[in-house]
Amino acid sequence: MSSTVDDDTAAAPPPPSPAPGDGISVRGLHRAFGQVKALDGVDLTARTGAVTALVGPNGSGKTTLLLVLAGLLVPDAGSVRVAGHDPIAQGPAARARTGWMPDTFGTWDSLTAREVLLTFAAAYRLSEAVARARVTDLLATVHLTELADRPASVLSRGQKQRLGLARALVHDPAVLLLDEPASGLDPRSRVDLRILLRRLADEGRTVLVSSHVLSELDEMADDAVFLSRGRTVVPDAGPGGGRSWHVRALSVEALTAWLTSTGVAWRPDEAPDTPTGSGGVLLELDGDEGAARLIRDAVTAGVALVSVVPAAGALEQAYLTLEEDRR
Ligand SMILES: Nc1ncnc2c1ncn2[C@@H]1O[C@H](COP(=O)(O)OP(=O)(O)OP(=O)(O)O)[C@@H](O)[C@H]1O
Repeated sequence: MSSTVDDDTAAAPPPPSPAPGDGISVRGLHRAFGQVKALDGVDLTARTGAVTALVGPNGSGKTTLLLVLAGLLVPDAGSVRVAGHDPIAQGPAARARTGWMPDTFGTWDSLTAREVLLTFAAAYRLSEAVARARVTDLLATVHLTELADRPASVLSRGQKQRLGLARALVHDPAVLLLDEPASGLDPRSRVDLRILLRRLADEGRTVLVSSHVLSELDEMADDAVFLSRGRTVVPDAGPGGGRSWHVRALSVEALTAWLTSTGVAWRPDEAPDTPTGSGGVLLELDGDEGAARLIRDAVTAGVALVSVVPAAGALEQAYLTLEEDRR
């Protein structure tokens, strides 16, 4: 994903792609609210052209971090660069390149959805013609065309979220900061969101997205940053660096006897039994290759396996190691 600053030529189309260094870089970030150290040493890099998941339990500092990145909260200490700019010292330049979507988007209910977006476009100094075309496009992108000229007060929570996403995109930013963007969205809208964020990243934008819907983040994120008690942490990867898998066999006794005889550590699977009545265990396996090895060896040993499936997505597994740190 490397490129050079002076790649531009006269013939090149106008850039959706930001210049190098335009991602997000945070070092040693601290922010306290009274005695509460909301951010207590955050280091983070979010690459251009990638979707980075911001993951952490309630109260771990995600929203505080996003507010600092959006230039809406002054940190106590540390260095922050968003799209190459300090969001506080170079506020206007940073904000011009940053799209911010809060977890709840408050609208002016007397304005229509279109007018809300046009108001933000004017604040970003887009010309009226450019703004009108862009707003029409964005309303279509977030599937609000039919409601575009109705008062924003008639929008449902999920529709307001989608309007908030369009608002974040109105000035074609290089960096997107999205706080729980999927909350309140119906399943179809969640899929649309995932596809849209993927496209925005593929166009060369930096996308940082916090969410508790880890299965979705798993599918869309290229990188993940974990926060726990205001610090960036590297979650436990499980014994041996593997992840947990549900392994079921026709006879759980035969399965556990074989695993024990071969020295493989297993633990009882608390998940409810399958309708077939087959039983199972939880194992740490080294990815798909580890699973393939296990299946091959079990077949060779005559143990009748029924299924071998990951216990959860990689992000969910990592998140669960942080859960005890919830505050
Ligand atoms: N304005 C504030 N005044 C006092 N304390 C605050 C304020 N904002 C956040 N905090 C505290 O800072 C910590 C981090 O809060 P933050 O909202 O950043 O967490 P979060 O990871 O976004 O949580 P959630 O997943 O629940 O949205 C919490 O302990 C919270 O109570």
